[in-house]
Amino acid sequence: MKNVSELYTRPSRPIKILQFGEGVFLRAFADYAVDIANEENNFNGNIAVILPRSGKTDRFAKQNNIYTVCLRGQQDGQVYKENRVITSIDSVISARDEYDAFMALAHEDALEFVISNTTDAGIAYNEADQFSDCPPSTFPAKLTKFLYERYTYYQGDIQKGLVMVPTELNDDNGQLLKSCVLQYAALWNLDDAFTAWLASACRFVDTLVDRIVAGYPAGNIDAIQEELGYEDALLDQAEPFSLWVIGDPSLADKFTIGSDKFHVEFTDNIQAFKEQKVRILNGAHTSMVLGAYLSGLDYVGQCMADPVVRRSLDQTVFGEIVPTVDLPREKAEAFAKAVYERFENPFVNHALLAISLNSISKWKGRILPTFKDSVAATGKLPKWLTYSLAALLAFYRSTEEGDGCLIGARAAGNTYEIHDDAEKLAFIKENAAKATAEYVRAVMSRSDFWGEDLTAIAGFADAVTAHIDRMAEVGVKAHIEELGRDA
Ligand SMILES: NC(=O)c1ccc[n+]([C@@H]2O[C@H](COP(=O)([O-])OP(=O)(O)OC[C@H]3O[C@@H](n4cnc5c(N)ncnc54)[C@H](O)[C@@H]3O)[C@@H](O)[C@H]2O)c1
Ligand SMILES: O=P(O)(O)OC[C@@H](O)[C@@H](O)[C@H](O)[C@H](O)CO
Repeated sequence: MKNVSELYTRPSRPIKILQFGEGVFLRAFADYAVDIANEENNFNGNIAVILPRSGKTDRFAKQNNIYTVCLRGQQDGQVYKENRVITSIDSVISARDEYDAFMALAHEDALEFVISNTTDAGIAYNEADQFSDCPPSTFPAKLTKFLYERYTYYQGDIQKGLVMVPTELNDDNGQLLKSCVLQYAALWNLDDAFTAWLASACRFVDTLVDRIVAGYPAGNIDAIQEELGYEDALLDQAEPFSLWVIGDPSLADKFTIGSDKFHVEFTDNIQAFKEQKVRILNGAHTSMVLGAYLSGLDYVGQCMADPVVRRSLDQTVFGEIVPTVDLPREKAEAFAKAVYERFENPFVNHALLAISLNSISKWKGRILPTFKDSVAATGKLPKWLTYSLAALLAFYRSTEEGDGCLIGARAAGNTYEIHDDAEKLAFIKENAAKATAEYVRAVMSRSDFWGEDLTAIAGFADAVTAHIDRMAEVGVKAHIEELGRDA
């Protein structure tokens, strides 16, 4: 069978977008949108992708940066299938191994936008980063060096500023990225004229993204390749639903990437979209997947079909999350029901382990605000959201180290990888063998993990400890079952 790159060619276009991150999400979301815009909206711009961390570019080079996005799901009651070969990625460059090529992109005349997705942990500031590092460690530090190179090369030309359009799910992602860049500019004593150029020539826009991307369909790749008639090692599977909310209406004329196939909303009220999506959709994921995985399930679709896990999700979403969302109840419930249909998508297997990546920052960003609103409104700990932290701490509890991760073990018999920031995993490992109450208190009291000391919330640490003990005693599934019964 031929490779996709033997059947399709990549048109040459000016590089208009620099993209930090080569992950499955950006490739099935932003790059898919740009590809359509090139075809339908005369966007006329290609993308240069930067690997923000270690990693190899070979798998992209082997395919001339060409790959397929396969959308599968239900739309308007019908089965929807779309295969799009993406030919808009000009180059894939490792910031670490090809630093000079990365910096040379700052001289590209047509460059206008910087897109990123480096996970919720990626927009970070590390004061150990030096200007002389090539490259410095974090994504914002790399971006600062890139912007400085462009500012210097074009001698502060106001026309050569860039628009930063980050897609990480952090609150106010654009403003967060801007504050990190300004911190680096101050740390490195970069000239005031550069900071003035950042303010006048560049823009940092807040955005919110929504599309479930499962990535490479390892389980049924043979059938898909058979259907397509070619091989594709970069194939990326996702749902048809798409929404990119961009918090700057004035960008609509410049960033022309919306179409019937890809929905873009320019607004100056991003918060309403954000709270609903992050609390309900991402909150449902983060509260459900770790316990469901420990109870023996592997995919979101299986959770939806399992009566015990499904009941727990119903009670979590409709009983504890929806009441905290600042929207009329019917609207929030309608959104939650639509999310359920997306979770039930029979064509896309969304792996629980894929969602488990960096769960500590996810729990902090996607559950803790809901948890606190619920405590404030009801005067008691919400049962399921409390349990969700216990499930997280049980899932993470391991003293065994793997390659850049910890290794957990499931009652079902297999081991699994636990991925999070290295310092968080090191702390977990150090404390995992302690008695449950001690382990729980040690982790929950780390304000730098959660933004506050969670043991200061009355009764919370004891309740989490009790959940973990009960899971160990009767099994995770039986514990979810009994919790659901005494609703
Ligand atoms: N997959 C989805 O359904 C989906 C949907 C919406 C949003 N997202 C967002 O996309 C992010 C990435 O998800 P994905 O599915 O593409 O995963 P992925 O593992 O395929 O890609 C992760 C990307 O983030 C980079 N990265 C990870 N940690 C980093 C760090 N500390 N600093 C810099 N770069 C870092 C990796 O190099 C890689 O480019 C998620 O955190 C989420 O915010 C994903
Ligand atoms: O992508 P992550 O790892 O940040 O979070 C996992 C999921 O909750 C997330 O990918 C959702 O599927 C997505 O946010 C839907 O738009």
